[in-house]
Amino acid sequence: MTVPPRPTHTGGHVRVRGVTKRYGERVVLDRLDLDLAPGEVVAMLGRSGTGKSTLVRVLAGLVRPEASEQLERGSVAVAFQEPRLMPWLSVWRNVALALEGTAATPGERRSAAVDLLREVDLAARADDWPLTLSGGQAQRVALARALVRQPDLLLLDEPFAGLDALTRLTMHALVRRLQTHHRRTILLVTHDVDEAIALADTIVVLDGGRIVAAHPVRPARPTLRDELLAALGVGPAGGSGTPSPT
Ligand SMILES: Nc1ncnc2c1ncn2[C@@H]1O[C@H](COP(=O)(O)OP(=O)(O)OP(=O)(O)O)[C@@H](O)[C@H]1O
Repeated sequence: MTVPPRPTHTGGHVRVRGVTKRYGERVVLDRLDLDLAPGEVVAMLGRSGTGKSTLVRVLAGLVRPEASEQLERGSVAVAFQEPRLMPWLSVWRNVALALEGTAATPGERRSAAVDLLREVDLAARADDWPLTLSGGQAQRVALARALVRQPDLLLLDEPFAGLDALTRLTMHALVRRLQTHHRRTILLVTHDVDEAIALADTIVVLDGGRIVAAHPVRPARPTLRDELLAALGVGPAGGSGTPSPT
């Protein structure tokens, strides 16, 4: 039986049971179960092609699974690897666009957008065009746009993968800061084990269409990184910490 994602307010609780998604003969998600508690940050690791983006698309309502026993996740916003800003709209209008269809007046939309831009340190760029922004700045606008509607669930699909290492660290600090203020439930897809450890409360590993491991990040354990690398089949021998996509 397939149950479409419920748009009801769940208070940030996410409950996924028995989700199956196939592309042709290929079973990408195989009766997958996943839970996120309100305000929890869950990072999802998994080798390339294991279905992480497919799960994000299912949770976002962009892809319909063949089967699901339960799929409860309230309102959703997504930020992808590419910021996907509208080049013909100013920065603040890009953020305000997420408020289309809400009861907010044009004035309220503008002020909510500028408030969020202030939080990502881009209030001074509110009237600029997206094409004048750096990659990191554009991704900060995408984060502001994702947060402006205060979604129950924020899906981040490798949002920092295209950024240089220093900008990525700045983005991690920003996400932590935003999270102390907004306290959303977040599912973060990443290839970067260190990013997962830096940002998540819980790290899950997707393999064979299912969640095969769930590691709490706290209390901190020196062995966690090696455990994750082993779960990804990379081996605990150190290395870059980031399994190369195959
Ligand atoms: N629209 C589609 N049509 C057919 N096959 C698809 C489609 N989207 C994804 N797939 C297949 O589903 C599998 C999972 O893809 P998905 O993008 O979810 O993996 P991923 O874990 O996010 O990979 P990566 O880490 O490389 O981004 C892959 O084998 C992919 O080829």
